[in-house]
Amino acid sequence: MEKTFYKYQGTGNDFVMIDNRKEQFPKEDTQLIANICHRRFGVGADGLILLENDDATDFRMVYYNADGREGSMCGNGGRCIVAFAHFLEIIKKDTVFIAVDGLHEATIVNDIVSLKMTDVGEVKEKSNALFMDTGSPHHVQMVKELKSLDLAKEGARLRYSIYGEKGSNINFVEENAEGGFDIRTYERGVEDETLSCGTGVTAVALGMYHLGNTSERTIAVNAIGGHLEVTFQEEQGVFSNIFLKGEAKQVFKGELTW
Ligand SMILES: N[C@H](CCC[C@H](N)C(=O)O)C(=O)O
Repeated sequence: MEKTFYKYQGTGNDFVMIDNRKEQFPKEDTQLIANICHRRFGVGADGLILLENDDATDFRMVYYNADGREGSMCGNGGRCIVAFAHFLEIIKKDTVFIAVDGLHEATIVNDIVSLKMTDVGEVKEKSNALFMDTGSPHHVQMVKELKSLDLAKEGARLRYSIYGEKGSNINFVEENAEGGFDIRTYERGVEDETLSCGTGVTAVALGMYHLGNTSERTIAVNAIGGHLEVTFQEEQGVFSNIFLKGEAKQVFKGELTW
């Protein structure tokens, strides 16, 4: 069985990455994945990602949340797996790969990965928030004093009270002095705040444009763990050619000993 793992981080969203092209990883073992992701009992990560072969594209991304269950699309994980595929010499500068929400194009130059996200056809307006699916479900809510928000508490409350068992990722956003947006995200499946969430950053950028809080189609979003940029086109409420761009880095290599 493949026991070598790599650790990647994309703006502070961290992942255990495993080359599973030989398909030896015991995917059905939810507890094992949760243990690997546990920050005290395991390696520690927001999620675990398997890189697998795919007949039609360069590779397949299989993403598990830190609770061990397969997640929906992960934007930062998608950027990190592109860096991993580049490291493994599966790809050069450009790639197309398959993930749970479909095909993704991406480009990597010097640890900066630009990842094409799935089109977003609908932004739902709630009483004081927006909801949309950018590959993963996201609640987007404007707040004042983002820094002092008790995110673990507020995020968990909304995640369960509005969205029930299936849940949603919860983003809080505040405009900053530079004309960009600051974001903090509570992630479903991690059930806590993470330092960055790529599909959440994407949702915030589209949401701010939708609300008329910016007329730019290149939007800078600052997560706690770093800076990301989202570019897109919009026509009659449909967002396409959405790209999420930022750093994705390998931080270490190790060996699992289960
Ligand atoms: N961290 C991820 C989001 C993971 C989504 C996951 N928490 C779920 O709802 O299944 C990102 O960068 O987009």
